[in-house]
Amino acid sequence: MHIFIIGAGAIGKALAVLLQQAGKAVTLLRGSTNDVPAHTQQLQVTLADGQTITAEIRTQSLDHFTHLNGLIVLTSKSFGNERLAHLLRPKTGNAPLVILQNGLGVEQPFIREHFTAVYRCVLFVTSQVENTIRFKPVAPCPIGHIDGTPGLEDDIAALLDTPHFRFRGEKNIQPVIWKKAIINSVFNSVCPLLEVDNGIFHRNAEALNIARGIITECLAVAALQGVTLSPAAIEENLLQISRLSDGQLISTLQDIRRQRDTEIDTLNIAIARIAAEQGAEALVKATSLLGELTKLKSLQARQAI
Ligand SMILES: NC(=O)C1=CN([C@@H]2O[C@H](COP(=O)(O)OP(=O)(O)OC[C@H]3O[C@@H](n4cnc5c(N)ncnc54)[C@H](OP(=O)(O)O)[C@@H]3O)[C@@H](O)[C@H]2O)C=CC1
Ligand SMILES: CC(C)(CO)C(=O)C(=O)O
Repeated sequence: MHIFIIGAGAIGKALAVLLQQAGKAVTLLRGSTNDVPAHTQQLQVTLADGQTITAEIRTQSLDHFTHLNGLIVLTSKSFGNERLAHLLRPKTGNAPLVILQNGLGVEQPFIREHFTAVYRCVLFVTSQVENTIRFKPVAPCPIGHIDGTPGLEDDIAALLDTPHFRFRGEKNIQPVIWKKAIINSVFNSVCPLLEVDNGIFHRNAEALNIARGIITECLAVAALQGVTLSPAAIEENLLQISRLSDGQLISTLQDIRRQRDTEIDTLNIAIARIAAEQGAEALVKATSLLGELTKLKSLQARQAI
């Protein structure tokens, strides 16, 4: 099955290179811009051990296609989802869609547009575009069913799985989505506000204490949604990511520095919204404040305030 990756960023490029190296048929599609003619770009992924993998990746903008027959993999930033769902729906037919993005509720635009099979993947990797694409896996990335045709998670995971970018089917994806959203609510607010790299939580006890406070708040909201998670497991995963991505900057900080929109609306702000809908806004005061400050910092960088 052909794999169409939409979103030629840090994750999309790394995935395209590693899939092609494993002999899979891949096209990288630009979704946020039109009129990019079909061309081949040489991309290089550098792994943690210094090994580099180079591949010639076929790239084109989405508007050149009337029909996408294959697996659709979304690796764009989630704030473009509303527009992309609308643009993609007439082109995708019954093709399954798997969303490789952080955040809560990012699948909603695709459910509203009645995509035939909607799956989500929770990313436990880090990837950063410099001269080369610096890619580090943390753990195999679970893929689970969200809406439409069920039971495809193992097939999708097998199609995407390669030795360096691992995927696995997951029957119960919601707790994993919440776990990662809570971890991101820590990284994507604290690191940009302190202007510091992801390693801060394993290096600094006070920063870890702030993380613990956010985890406790967010877990209370998850519990209201029927999702029960262990605070110790989340803290352990947060520290594992912090150690493995020491020196790397979280996407929200990179986005702020590049004067781009951020995904904070689907993290702290989404959790605060869910709490408010349950009349429980008092549970998430710190999470909400950190989210609002991050949003203001992003607006300030773009000189919008
Ligand atoms: N990088 C990482 O280490 C990790 C990233 N993630 C998540 O993976 C997803 C992809 O992240 P990443 O690859 O880092 O993102 P990038 O910032 O590298 O951008 C990915 C793509 O998003 C699209 N995009 C960017 N700005 C806009 C905009 N204003 N409007 C519409 N589309 C836009 C572009 O797509 P196009 O090429 O189609 O024009 C771009 O290539 C995100 O949800 C992120 O949170 C999760 C874990 C780790
Ligand atoms: C928390 C982290 C680093 C884990 O992969 C991430 O999700 C990101 O860079 O956006």
